Amino acid sequence: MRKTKIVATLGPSSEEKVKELAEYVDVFRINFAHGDEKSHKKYFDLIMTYAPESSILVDLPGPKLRLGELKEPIEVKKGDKIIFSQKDGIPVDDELFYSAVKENSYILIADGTIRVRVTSKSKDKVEGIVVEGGILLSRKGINIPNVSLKSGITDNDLKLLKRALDLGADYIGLSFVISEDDVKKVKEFVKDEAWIIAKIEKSEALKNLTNIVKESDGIMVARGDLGVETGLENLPLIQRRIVRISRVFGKPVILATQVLTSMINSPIPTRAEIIDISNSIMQGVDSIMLSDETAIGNYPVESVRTLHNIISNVEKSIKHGPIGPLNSESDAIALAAVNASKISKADVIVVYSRSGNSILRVSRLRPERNIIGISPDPKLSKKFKLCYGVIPLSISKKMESIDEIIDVSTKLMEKKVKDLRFKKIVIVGGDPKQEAGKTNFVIVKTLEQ
Ligand SMILES: Nc1ncnc2c1ncn2[C@@H]1O[C@H](COP(=O)(O)OP(=O)(O)O)[C@@H](O)[C@H]1O
Ligand SMILES: C=C(OP(=O)(O)O)C(=O)O
Repeated sequence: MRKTKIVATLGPSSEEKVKELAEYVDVFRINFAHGDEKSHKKYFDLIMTYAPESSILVDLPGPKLRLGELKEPIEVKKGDKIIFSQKDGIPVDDELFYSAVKENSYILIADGTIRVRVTSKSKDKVEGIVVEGGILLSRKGINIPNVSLKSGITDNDLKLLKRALDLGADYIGLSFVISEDDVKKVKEFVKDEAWIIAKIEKSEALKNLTNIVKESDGIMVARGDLGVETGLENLPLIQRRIVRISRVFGKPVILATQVLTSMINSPIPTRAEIIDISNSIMQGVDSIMLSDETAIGNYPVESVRTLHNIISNVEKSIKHGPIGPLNSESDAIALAAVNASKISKADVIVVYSRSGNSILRVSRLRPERNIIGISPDPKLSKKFKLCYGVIPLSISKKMESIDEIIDVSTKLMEKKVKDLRFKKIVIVGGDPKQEAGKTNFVIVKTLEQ
């Protein structure tokens, strides 16, 4: 079974296709920078109805400047004169925009694909000339190079965060995180209800990367804004560093943005896209995310199917080495489980975990076998949809002893799991009689057929 997971953004072009997408999608993403209370609820209902096994990532907008609502898309061409104004132009409803731009500064729209040079400005109007054209859509993002955003979570984010938790989000994507404090503040509010995914898209975040990774439950390589912020030519090495540090700390890492951009308008991807995806898989990302491709593209189902096919094919031939440091007894047992699964030719690694730590610890080693992640907490169980190789399975009863874990796991694996049948399994986990979070037993079992 495919081990690198697929995240797909739900939007106007996919809202009617959740059932078809669900065949390939592990995690649906709803970007709360768009839509309203009614459409957010509608998207949750659609996912819960047509893709009940998927989990849901809600992205909070953060302090990003964006265009306002446009009645219809506006095409702008190189050399066109353009006016930004709430009253009589392209709307931008943020004072920072009007105060921050200067004559001759550049305004970048939609992750820098559209560029405007400013020719004049006043306190509520900015005029410019289009340098790089494109199609303006409602609420597309705006970057102004060298202008810092306010940092941290905004009042609007807090309102949207509450809505996301009420609706049952499994993960919260935090935009424009700068330091671990941004994550801590939101954690106080979210508690254990959802995992916090820090989106790395600011240069400042790269300076505090290790601390952000330690504090977060997961990381997103948000290549859109990150590319504008750091310079596109720096992205390859920055991506590699973010993925490596996330893996070192065993935090799931999502690769995002311009993954299959050509498939917004074409049913076939480019060679370069296929190779970029393959390289990311080889770096060991947990998940790959589609944005415009599924939200507003013309081929949402083809895009997820293409991503599924590329991943499935590449995974046949690559082997990941474990990543260090491996310096605890828990790491030793997790590695023993992975080695045992290889040497004994077991079909699968079954991990029982109360806190989830053992599941993350085994997933971090990127074993060749799939991991059946068993947890007695259904809400926690869903979160592992994002993690490399993990097939989450929730059980209703907390295990009391290692013997009970072995017995229950064996019985569960003697039946079919997601159409898979197993002959031999490795069982690994933590002793329920000791504190949660440790990995301290491993056993190989041959199953009765
Ligand atoms: N919930 C939604 N409602 C309407 N349009 C959406 C929604 N989510 C995404 N989109 C559209 O899909 C595009 C790509 O989605 P995404 O990458 O999440 O957004 P952005 O890059 O604007 O932060 C958005 O710019 C927007 O045009
Ligand atoms: C994922 C990104 O953020 P957004 O939510 O703006 O799509 C990005 O910038 O790459």
